[in-house]
Amino acid sequence: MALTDEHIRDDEQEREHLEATVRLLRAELDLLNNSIDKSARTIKDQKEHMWAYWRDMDSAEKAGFRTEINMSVLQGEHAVLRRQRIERLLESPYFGRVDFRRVEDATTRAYYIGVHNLSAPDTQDVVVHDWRAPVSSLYYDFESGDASFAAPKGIVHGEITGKRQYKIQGGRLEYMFESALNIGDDVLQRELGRSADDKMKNIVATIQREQNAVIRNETANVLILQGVAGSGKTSIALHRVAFLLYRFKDTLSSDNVMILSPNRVFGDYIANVLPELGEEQVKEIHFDKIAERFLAKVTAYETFSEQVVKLLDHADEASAERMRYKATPEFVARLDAWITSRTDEEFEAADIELKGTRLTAEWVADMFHESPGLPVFTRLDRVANSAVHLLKHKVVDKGGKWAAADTANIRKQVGSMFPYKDAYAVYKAFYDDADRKGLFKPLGRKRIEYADVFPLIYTMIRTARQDTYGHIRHLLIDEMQDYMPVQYAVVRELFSCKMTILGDANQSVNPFSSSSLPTIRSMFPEADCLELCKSYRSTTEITEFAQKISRNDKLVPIERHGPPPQVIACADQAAQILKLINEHESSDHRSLGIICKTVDQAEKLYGALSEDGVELTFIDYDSTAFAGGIIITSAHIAKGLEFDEVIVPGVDDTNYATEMDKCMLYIACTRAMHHLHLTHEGSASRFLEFTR
Ligand SMILES: Nc1ncnc2c1ncn2[C@@H]1O[C@H](COP(=O)(O)OP(=O)(O)OP(=O)(O)O)[C@@H](O)[C@H]1O
Repeated sequence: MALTDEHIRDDEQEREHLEATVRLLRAELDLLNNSIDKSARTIKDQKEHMWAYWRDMDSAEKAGFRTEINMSVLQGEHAVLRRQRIERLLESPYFGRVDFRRVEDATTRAYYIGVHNLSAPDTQDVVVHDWRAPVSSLYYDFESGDASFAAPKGIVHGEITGKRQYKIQGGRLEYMFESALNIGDDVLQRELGRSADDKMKNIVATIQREQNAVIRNETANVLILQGVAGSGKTSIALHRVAFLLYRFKDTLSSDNVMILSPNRVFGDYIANVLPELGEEQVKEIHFDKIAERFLAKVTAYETFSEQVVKLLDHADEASAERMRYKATPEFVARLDAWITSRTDEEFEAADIELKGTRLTAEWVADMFHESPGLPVFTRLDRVANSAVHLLKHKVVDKGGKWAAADTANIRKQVGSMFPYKDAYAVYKAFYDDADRKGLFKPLGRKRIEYADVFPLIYTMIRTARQDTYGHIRHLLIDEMQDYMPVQYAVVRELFSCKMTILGDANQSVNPFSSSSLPTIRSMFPEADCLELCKSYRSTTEITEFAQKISRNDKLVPIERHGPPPQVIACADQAAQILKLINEHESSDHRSLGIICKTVDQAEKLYGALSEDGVELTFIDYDSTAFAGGIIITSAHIAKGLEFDEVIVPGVDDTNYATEMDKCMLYIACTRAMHHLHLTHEGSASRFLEFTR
């Protein structure tokens, strides 16, 4: 397109604006550097002074000095944080601009939008608006024409007269687009076409309208986000955390937010997003950690990954039946009712006697019934504590002695009023009922199946008071489909805070115990439910291929084209994979994921490829970090991750035959952004019939 004078003038103005903004940022950076140097000097001087006069100071003076030093440290830290933000802005001061004419006063202003706020030091005018500021929602929510945003003082109405997107790197304008339409199109296409990093990247410049609605939802106490593979669920949830930290900065800090994520590798993969958005990383927890906290001293247990491995090996019908039974909301209700009824029906108050003193059964019953809201073992503890207290006084008053054994004796007497000694016994007895016979089957001596881990933890919580995560005010739960209703019941007991729960019903790794969207909703009846249907990660060709393996009618693929996935029949699979690796290495792509069905298969292939001199990283369940380059792992572990190019080896019919195998195949294929290859030696899997 030929450039008109207006285009050239416009271009020049934009460059001047960028230069002016960069000058402002440099000046701010100088000020901050000076201020940080000054803080460091002040702290050093203060410390030297304090030590020089330490002996002469009284305690009030010492405390005063300490407070002063702490203040200086805080000021310094604040300036360091601000410097990080300015450095980030210097790299790319803004990515968007909206020209907005307010109805109120008919003035038109250009609002530049970036990752942080920047104000002019002399006028305090905002030069760059934080993407989370109210006015910035104009950029994400509207095309040109009538528009409005919710300012603190009320809704501001007006008209968008122009909208631009910029790609600025190293402080230099790389390209700029006029975008009357929603942020789609050119910049989004370029962003999606980029190579995958070893860390998830922020998508602040190209957040789509339906994604913005999820990020900026302030009202939901529980927000359930169902999103198809590659729809940006995880990215959006992290941007939502950044938004909430900004919006509620007076009451919410990164210490109050926690992510319940599937594994450590995934945690490492997403670790950069919040810092890139100028927020501190938030704490992470896994269900395995919760299990360890509760069960370490109670029983050995199978982990989730061990269960997946076992099922992939072969799913025996009896254990599948046990899993299915424990994977429904009705099971939680039954267990719950049973725990309550045990307390009501089986507690029998009796006299407590020791060294000629006595407390009557009536006293015991009154004491026990005084706190009906508490769990049974906590109530028994209270009875025992009060009994010890009273009887000890009586004995001592009569001139007798009280020993630790006497306390233990009383605890034993109180304990015997309830037929179960602990939560494990309560849980085990649940299966004595004729309807449930055979549904509890420990794996050898005191090692329970994974399907019993959270029911047992739930029983522990419902029968004895436990420490909760009271300081957490927002919990993010990823991969919601992999958790059973009883796990949600545990989460509800441990976290009484707002939640964002996200996942994809199509990507379950254990079909016997995964939760559908209606099931999760039934556990959180108060939740707002939002859905993301557009899939951004993969080319249209890859998405359509994956759709043929496991269809989701709601999925809308993004229009971005690349080579069609290849299903390669080969005589020597290892040689074929080596060939694909060589081609990858001479391409522009940076990351390659070799995704096998199981960890065992991945480990074997890793051994073979390493012997052939390929440099690659094997990731198993114990891995904690995600690396760039060539990765080899299993579909279960690769969940949530993405690669420029993916190879799925062993797509033979013998290897991918069950419903569970189909889930794994779907997950593996949807990890690919640009290229996908599948290899097999025997006849291809039944799930790939459509390719024949
Ligand atoms: N608005 C957007 N702009 C640019 N990239 C986007 C956008 N939305 C999503 N993406 C990209 O799509 C890919 C998938 O995002 P993400 O991993 O958050 O999706 P997901 O729904 O959690 O995926 P899955 O469930 O398949 O693991 C990422 O590369 C992300 O950067």
